[in-house]
Amino acid sequence: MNSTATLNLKDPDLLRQAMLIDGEWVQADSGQTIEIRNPATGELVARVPNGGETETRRAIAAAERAMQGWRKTLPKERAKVLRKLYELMLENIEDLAVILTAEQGKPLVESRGEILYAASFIEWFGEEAKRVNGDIIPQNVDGRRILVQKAPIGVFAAITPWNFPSAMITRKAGPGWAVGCAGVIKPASQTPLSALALAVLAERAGLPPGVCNVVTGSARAIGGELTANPVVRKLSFTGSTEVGSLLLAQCAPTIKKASMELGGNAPFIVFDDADIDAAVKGAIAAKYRNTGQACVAANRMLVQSGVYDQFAKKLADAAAALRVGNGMDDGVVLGPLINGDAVQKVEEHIADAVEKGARIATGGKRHPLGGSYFEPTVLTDVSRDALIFNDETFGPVAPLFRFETEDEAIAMANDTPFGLAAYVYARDVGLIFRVVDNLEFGMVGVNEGMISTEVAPFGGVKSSGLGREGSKYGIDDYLEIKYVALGGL
Ligand SMILES: NC(=O)C1=CN([C@@H]2O[C@H](COP(=O)(O)OP(=O)(O)OC[C@H]3O[C@@H](n4cnc5c(N)ncnc54)[C@H](O)[C@@H]3O)[C@@H](O)[C@H]2O)C=CC1
Ligand SMILES: O=C(O)[C@H](O)CS(=O)(=O)O
Repeated sequence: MNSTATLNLKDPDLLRQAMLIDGEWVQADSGQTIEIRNPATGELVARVPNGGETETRRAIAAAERAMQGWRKTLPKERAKVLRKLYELMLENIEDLAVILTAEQGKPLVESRGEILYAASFIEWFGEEAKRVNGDIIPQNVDGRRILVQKAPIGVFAAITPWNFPSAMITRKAGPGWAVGCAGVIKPASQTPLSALALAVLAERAGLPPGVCNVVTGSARAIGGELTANPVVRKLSFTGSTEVGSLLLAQCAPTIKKASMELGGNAPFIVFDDADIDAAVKGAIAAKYRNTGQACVAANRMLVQSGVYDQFAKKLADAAAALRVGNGMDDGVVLGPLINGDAVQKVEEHIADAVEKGARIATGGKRHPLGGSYFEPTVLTDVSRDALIFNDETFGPVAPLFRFETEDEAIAMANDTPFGLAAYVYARDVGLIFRVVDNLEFGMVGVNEGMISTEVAPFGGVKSSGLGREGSKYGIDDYLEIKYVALGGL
């Protein structure tokens, strides 16, 4: 077998080629492995175990055992462990970023940003651990006290995508561990190494064996056990709506609490009174971050006719200036797409839009570097009948659609089954609030192109999902309420 590429790590022990189950680093029962290759070069980075149902069952049992002790730990003790994990993530940020870029392809500067973002959820929920307060409710009967207690929901399962392979894990495991839950993490098959490196640091931080388990391998087999096993009381999934819907159905027989962070189709609306330079800057951030591979990525640019030509020209010039290359190289802004299928979907969207009358203002084809690199692309005069209006491109393509009136913009923006993120650039306060109030989305950026943060509730409506992650709201999904009617006093 090919040798693995040597990553330049200060601490090579962070690159783990094993699963973590019950505090032991193990191989798959079958001995089989999965190759992890760098999307920029195709080089073999690592091999991880091709685990399945039996390993997952052991991991769930380990989490159940570990939780008996972890849930009884004082909140401030759990907070100390999470604080230590946060500090270890920052101390090892360079190695964690190199591992992330090697398996996912995003530029190192974005990987560092993702590690900071991932660590912020550990910091945030370590603090929230100490504030899981209950209630005492005025009694309805003399001599009775009404108490409301909150307790950890039980063993959680986290199934995460390849596009943010570190932050999507801590956004789920952070609140779970904070309230005293133990869990089983199934990272995306393409990007397991960031999860395994996090698990190494979680051990070092003092998370007891069995509280953090990471199982790699067959998504269907692992997911099948995670959703069917009655010991698992909470499933948190981030990924496509198609898979999310399947997992929800698989959870139904055991009535699991489920949070779903699913697909998006974000409108990026630019009104005539917008600051156009700010709108272009925001569009570049909202569209091309992670080479467009983000569920909150702007997928449709809706531009009012008065500023359409000016915005189109400035956006095309700014997009054309984005440097494409290997994420390990300084100055690179756009890394490769995750694989060939992703490139094919981008090409299909562009070809279909052009066939229906769109013009290519910049880009439009595979980058000369070859592989899964693609040129930053801006399309103008795109028809609402184009595939790209309805489907999430998940690539570096900005399609511009023209509108005349405020009502038309709102109707176009809402004309999608999805409702995750939306963006509005305007200066008239009355217009801004009328549009925000009428947008059917879970999150709205106003004159902001980057809105994801640990302090705010992240999540969508309609086919974009269920529940919220991060913020003071994100911890509720890992808690159960117990009402106590205390009589005989
Ligand atoms: N709402 C959000 O925050 C996010 C949504 N997404 C969405 O996910 C898609 C791209 O990410 P992908 O990883 O390709 O999504 P995906 O849905 O194919 O995979 C997500 C995770 O589910 C696992 N999975 C796939 N099939 C499964 C099955 N049958 N049983 C159990 N697990 C299974 C994968 O291994 C991965 O770990 C896009 O649609 C994007 O919009 C991605 C990231 C964030
Ligand atoms: O958008 C996504 O795919 C993830 O949720 C990443 S982020 O927007 O939370 O940074």
